[in-house]
Amino acid sequence: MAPALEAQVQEEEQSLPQNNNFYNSLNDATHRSKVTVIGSGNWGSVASKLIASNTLRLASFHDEVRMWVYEETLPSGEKLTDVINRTNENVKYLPGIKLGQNVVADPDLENAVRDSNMLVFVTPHQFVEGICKRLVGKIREDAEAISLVKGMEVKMEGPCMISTLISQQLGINCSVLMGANIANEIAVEKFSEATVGYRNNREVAERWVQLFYTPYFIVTAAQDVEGVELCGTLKNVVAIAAGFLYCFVDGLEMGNNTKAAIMRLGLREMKAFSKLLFPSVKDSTFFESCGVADLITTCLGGRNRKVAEAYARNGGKRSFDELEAEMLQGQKLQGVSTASEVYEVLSHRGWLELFPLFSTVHEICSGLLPPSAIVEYSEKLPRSF
Ligand SMILES: NC(=O)C1=CN([C@@H]2O[C@H](COP(=O)(O)OP(=O)(O)OC[C@H]3O[C@@H](n4cnc5c(N)ncnc54)[C@H](O)[C@@H]3O)[C@@H](O)[C@H]2O)C=CC1
Ligand SMILES: O=C(CO)COP(=O)(O)O
Repeated sequence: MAPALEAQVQEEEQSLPQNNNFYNSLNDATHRSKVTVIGSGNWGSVASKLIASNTLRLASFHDEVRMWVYEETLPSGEKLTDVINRTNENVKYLPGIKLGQNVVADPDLENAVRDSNMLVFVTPHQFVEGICKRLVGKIREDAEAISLVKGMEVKMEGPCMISTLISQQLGINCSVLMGANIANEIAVEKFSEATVGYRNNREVAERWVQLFYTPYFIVTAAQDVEGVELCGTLKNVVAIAAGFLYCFVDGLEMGNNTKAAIMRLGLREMKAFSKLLFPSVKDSTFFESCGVADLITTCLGGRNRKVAEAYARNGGKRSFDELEAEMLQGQKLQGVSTASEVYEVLSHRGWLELFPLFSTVHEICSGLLPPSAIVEYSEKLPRSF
């Protein structure tokens, strides 16, 4: 690690809370926290690795980390869970990376959460509600949750953030962790930052920071659950726009400045949408890792951007589902469904004209407009903004 970053890490480690009552009670072995990770995809596996390195190191956590696996049979005929437990690797979603011997894969959801008081949700967002329904009455009453899930649901009553869904369904508090976190980079311990968004209990936020923080994964807390979660959710829509645009950039005398323009305009819509939905969202949140940094990394190297670029390259003739299956092999995109969910909110509230980028993305994804419409959108930029 670069010396400047190393110094920053040391400084931040020293500033981590050490001596409050919350920690004192947890340092008693009888109050050790037990952690379950609900999800074992690409990021779920990396999150388990990060957590497992800390539960071994810190006395206030049980060493073992349970990782719930949505069971599947591999081409070899073996169950994914068995292979993870035998090799200590998630050979399908994170091949080549050891998770830590204290990670135990478990295909039984109820068993995986038994006795745990720290629940880490990290599945594609479309599966969270079904998982929560199965967990009702099965978790500890004093459990705390954190969501690493980027996405939202739209209900009859309006938009519902995933952390709210978890809180409402399970009757527990739910924080969030979002950031510029391309999982494969963190898996090989490349330096990254993340933001924990919390509602009002700073001690709980610090506990989550402690669980995830490593010298190569710097976590800071922000008291703005909705702001942090909306950043992580909405940047996926901008990444789809970036993918469409990048497909045309080279042939059309557009360059890096054009790529940057789409990110800037996306950020503006992210901020405007977040504040319209939740006036409490703070400006400062957009400058945390969960904001501008996640937007940049996803537009540069994320799955949403890559698949959207392929969609545009194929002139919209191959569906997102087909490209997702071919390019991601079981991993899931969140941006296309999030664009649709955002569009539903915009139409319902009469806000479509306020969000031309978000609207155009959904109209392209749903086949109402060709991918080249993103270029026309970009050419109108000087007049629109
Ligand atoms: N991969 C990444 O770099 C990052 C992902 N995220 C977010 O984390 C969340 C989870 O993403 P990943 O761990 O990457 O997952 P992934 O994209 O690798 O998704 C595949 C996972 O979904 C599971 N699955 C498939 N069908 C299922 C079902 N019916 N019920 C439950 N699970 C099912 C699979 O078993 C697998 O574990 C997403 O919201 C994503 O946006 C956030 C930061 C980084
Ligand atoms: O959320 C991410 C990085 O923080 C990953 O984005 P993708 O799902 O587009 O790969």
